[in-house]
Amino acid sequence: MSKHLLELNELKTHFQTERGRVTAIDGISLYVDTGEVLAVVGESGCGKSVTAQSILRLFEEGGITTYEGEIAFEGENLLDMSMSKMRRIRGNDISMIFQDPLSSLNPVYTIGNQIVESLVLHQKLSKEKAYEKAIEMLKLTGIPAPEKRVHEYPHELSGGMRQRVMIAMALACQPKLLIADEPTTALDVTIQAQILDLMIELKEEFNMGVMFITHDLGVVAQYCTRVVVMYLGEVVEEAEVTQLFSSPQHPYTKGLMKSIPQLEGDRTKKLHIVEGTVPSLEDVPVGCRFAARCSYADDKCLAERPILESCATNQKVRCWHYRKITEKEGRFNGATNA
Ligand SMILES: Nc1ncnc2c1ncn2[C@@H]1O[C@H](COP(=O)(O)OP(=O)(O)OP(=O)(O)O)[C@@H](O)[C@H]1O
Repeated sequence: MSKHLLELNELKTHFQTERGRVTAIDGISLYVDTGEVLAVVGESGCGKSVTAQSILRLFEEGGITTYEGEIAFEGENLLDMSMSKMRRIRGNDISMIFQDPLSSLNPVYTIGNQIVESLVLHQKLSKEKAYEKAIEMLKLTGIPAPEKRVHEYPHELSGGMRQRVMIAMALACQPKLLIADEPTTALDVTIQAQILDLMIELKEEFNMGVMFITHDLGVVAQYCTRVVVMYLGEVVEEAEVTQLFSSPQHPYTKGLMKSIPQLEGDRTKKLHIVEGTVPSLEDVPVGCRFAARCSYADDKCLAERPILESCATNQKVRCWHYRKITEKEGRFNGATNA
């Protein structure tokens, strides 16, 4: 039995499309422990959201979407669970917050009603008790005058307040795992920091595990414990956050790190960019998926898919030549203006 709160083992998610079957998630293994914040990073389209939604089995199943592998939550494989049991897990044991709260909140119900509905459904509270709890949750997420706000509709709130409501809803049933899919991307920077601080504070209070999907490596450095780097449906590197920033091993991770703006050094030089784009799911390379964008790629990289191997304690990398590359490039010095 898994000792982790959540453990994905070789998870695959296939979609049947008009142009045939594509594999958006191709053998992902990762874990989240209680009390930690796992960051999942990678460029747009690499499969972060599909991973998150697969955990909750949010895709329509039967022919259109098929899963393989294992999603162990507290040791039970969610892929073997009946849909009715899965519905009880969603919102109750595992909650999710999305980027755009407006598309997740129902515009015709007050925010109070929406939190109450989830509490009545999952926690079997009476309506009266659920209202009290809804107000308590809104207060906990820093919403001023919660007794008044509880009667308001989503469009009456600012973006930051709506995201606080989403957090209140997500945490009302005290889940063990929170999946946050770019929860602050749509907010301005000061509000982003408030929401992230709030999430971390509540993680401590409720003793949850958090899976945090983000593009923002600054956020990873500040708020996360471990990190998984994804590229075209697979994990290319996994490490503790401090390791990833001091000693990234995969050429893709190194590229991401170098593209973080630095205040020191010559600021007139151009910022590093990872040249090229992520290949399409209909055209997945047989060998290393990053090879077309990697200056170190050779025939082996084009022909054979690298395995995810351990390169240090708590660090794994999927690259045939990581040792050679790191030796050649020397110690990583953070973002350069290369
Ligand atoms: N229902 C679906 N049917 C077919 N393909 C899909 C479906 N949902 C997602 N995909 C494809 O799966 C791949 C991964 O998408 P995903 O949304 O997980 O990327 P992401 O890393 O979250 O990107 P972003 O940061 O832009 O949200 C993309 O190529 C996307 O087009």
